[in-house]
Amino acid sequence: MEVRKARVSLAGRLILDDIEFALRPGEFCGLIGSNGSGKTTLLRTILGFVSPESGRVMLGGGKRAAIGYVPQKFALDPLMPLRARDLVELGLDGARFGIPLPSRARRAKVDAMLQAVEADSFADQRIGRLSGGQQQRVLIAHALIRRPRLLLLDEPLANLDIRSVAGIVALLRRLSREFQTAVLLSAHDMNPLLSAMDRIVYLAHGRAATGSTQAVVRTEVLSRLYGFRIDVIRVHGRILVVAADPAGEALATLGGDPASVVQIP
Ligand SMILES: Nc1ncnc2c1ncn2[C@@H]1O[C@H](COP(=O)(O)OP(=O)(O)OP(=O)(O)O)[C@@H](O)[C@H]1O
Repeated sequence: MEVRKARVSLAGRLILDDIEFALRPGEFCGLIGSNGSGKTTLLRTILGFVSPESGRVMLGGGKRAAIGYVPQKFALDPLMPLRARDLVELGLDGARFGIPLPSRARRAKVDAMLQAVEADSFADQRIGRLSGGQQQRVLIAHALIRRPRLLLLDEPLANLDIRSVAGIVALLRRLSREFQTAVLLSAHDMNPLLSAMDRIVYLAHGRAATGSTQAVVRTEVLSRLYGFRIDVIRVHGRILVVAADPAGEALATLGGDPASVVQIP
């Protein structure tokens, strides 16, 4: 997948400009940015729900059907009579028309996918009754069952406890390699992804800095991206991105919210 010089406006407002990066099969990429930085808009552009006003998104094989998508968290009603395995099976049908697979073959595919995401022990429970981490596993299985070449996930780690976060990141890291699926995962905190990311796309001010974490998450690079002085501080294996002068005028251009550029554990 390749995003080339994409420029995206919504309702006449420029949201993303000059975004450029590529993902190869099996690569794990973090799409990092504070709230409102345009992560969802970029994912929706890749999916084809939003058209860039200039630039383009190129997909290997040219097929949007080859993209798996886990949307931002939505509430699943505990009373909804849908089991985890039913949701995974629904992923089989996607854009497929014509004669469905025989039921035994469907069942085998669903079982294999549930196993791959380690969800077999709760496969027959209602989806709305599962924990956040378990639901994410099921949504990932739903998105991966047709073996897409690219998997997009919008803030899949939000509202999960630390152990579930680590489990989901490790799972996605493993599956991206096993299935040779490129993974693009959006998050406002890069820290849980540091050991997994091959590449980072860091969004701020509608622009992106991309490359390895080492190359991108540096004081000079992020200061240039934000347009004012940013300090990147590494402490206890974590990275904090801090506005050097939170009271500075430059922050007004970011929406005036110092918290939006400070990543606190
Ligand atoms: N349909 C729309 N029309 C106009 N502006 C929009 C629309 N959708 C989003 N925006 C604006 O675009 C900007 C980027 O939003 P987006 O949802 O892509 O950010 P995000 O990084 O995913 O943030 P969050 O983590 O809060 O969802 C925001 O300022 C938002 O208000």
